Amino acid sequence: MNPNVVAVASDHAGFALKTLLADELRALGYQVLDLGTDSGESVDYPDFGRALAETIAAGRAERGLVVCGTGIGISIAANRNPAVRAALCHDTTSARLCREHNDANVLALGARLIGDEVAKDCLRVFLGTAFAGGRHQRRVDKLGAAV
Ligand SMILES: O=C(CO)[C@H](O)[C@H](O)[C@H](O)COP(=O)(O)O
Repeated sequence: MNPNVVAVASDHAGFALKTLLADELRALGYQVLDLGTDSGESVDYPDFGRALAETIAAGRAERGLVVCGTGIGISIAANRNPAVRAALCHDTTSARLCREHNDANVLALGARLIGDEVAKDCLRVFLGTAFAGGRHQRRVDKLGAAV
């Protein structure tokens, strides 16, 4: 799996922020796999959360970003796939801790709730923080077993 590839997906409410963050990812040197949506025309977030999750499960990207209006619906959709640990974040502390403690592999953001600069900071922190392991590994393993 190429750790340099980040898959991104959104519904219409997240389209503008996803586009901004995809540009930010490219500027940071990441390869972006954009799974849509491709405009502000109304679509359904479960379709895009599922597509992102299937991309992670298939190993086409190690990490992902999902965006809808609140980040709630699309993170619920992505988390239905056991390969995904999607974390809805509104601040950089959550973005750091979801990596250190939960080994989150998908960042979820709510475009109608978060400012562009905070969103960019969350993304940078999410991608730049390693899983702490140790006691957290046991708990993450239990997440994988709890189906
Ligand atoms: O899934 C959501 C809420 O959990 C997202 O915020 C959606 O983007 C939102 O529901 C879309 O709403 P709209 O009125 O159809 O634009």
